[in-house]
Amino acid sequence: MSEVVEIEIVADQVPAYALPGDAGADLRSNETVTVGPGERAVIGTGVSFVMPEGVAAFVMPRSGLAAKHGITVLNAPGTVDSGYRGEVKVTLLNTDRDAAFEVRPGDRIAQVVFMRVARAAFTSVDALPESVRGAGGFGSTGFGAQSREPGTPGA
Ligand SMILES: O=c1ccn([C@H]2C[C@H](O)[C@@H](COP(=O)(O)OP(=O)(O)OP(=O)(O)O)O2)c(=O)[nH]1
Ligand SMILES: [Mg+2]
Repeated sequence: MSEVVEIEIVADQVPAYALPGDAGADLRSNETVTVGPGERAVIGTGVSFVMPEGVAAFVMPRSGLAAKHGITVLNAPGTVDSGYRGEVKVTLLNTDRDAAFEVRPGDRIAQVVFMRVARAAFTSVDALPESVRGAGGFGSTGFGAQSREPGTPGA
């Protein structure tokens, strides 16, 4: 079973996990909004909560809305800091070129995932230790079925 974190919440509609084993609890809109084609909207959920320190919440898109309607969370994953006491909001983007997307109160517009997060203690250094990857990135291992060592010709 997954780790359970205790969350104190103020909400008209408490986020709920649709099925056992789900990682994301669905967030519901508390407003009526029309998101036009290519437009975005910041939508309230009426939810605010307190997380234990060391835990953060991430606002994620729902795959069904993405696949069926072209709806995503613009800043996905939206980061909710443990010190945040305001209303969790969802910035939806309608990527559909033609159809407006209608949101009504109670509609499940996104999902929230809770995770333990690390905070960095930064130490400035002059050079970094070597690694196999080095500075290779952005497709350096190739795109086809055959994987290649970073930096080899044709990769
Ligand atoms: O999808 C999101 C993302 C963020 N937030 C809230 C909680 C988060 O703690 C706060 C700040 O978010 P973020 O750090 O991503 O935004 P910022 O543009 O850096 O604002 P700030 O200067 O307030 O940190 O806004 C949401 O409600 N929904
Ligand atoms: Mg910030």
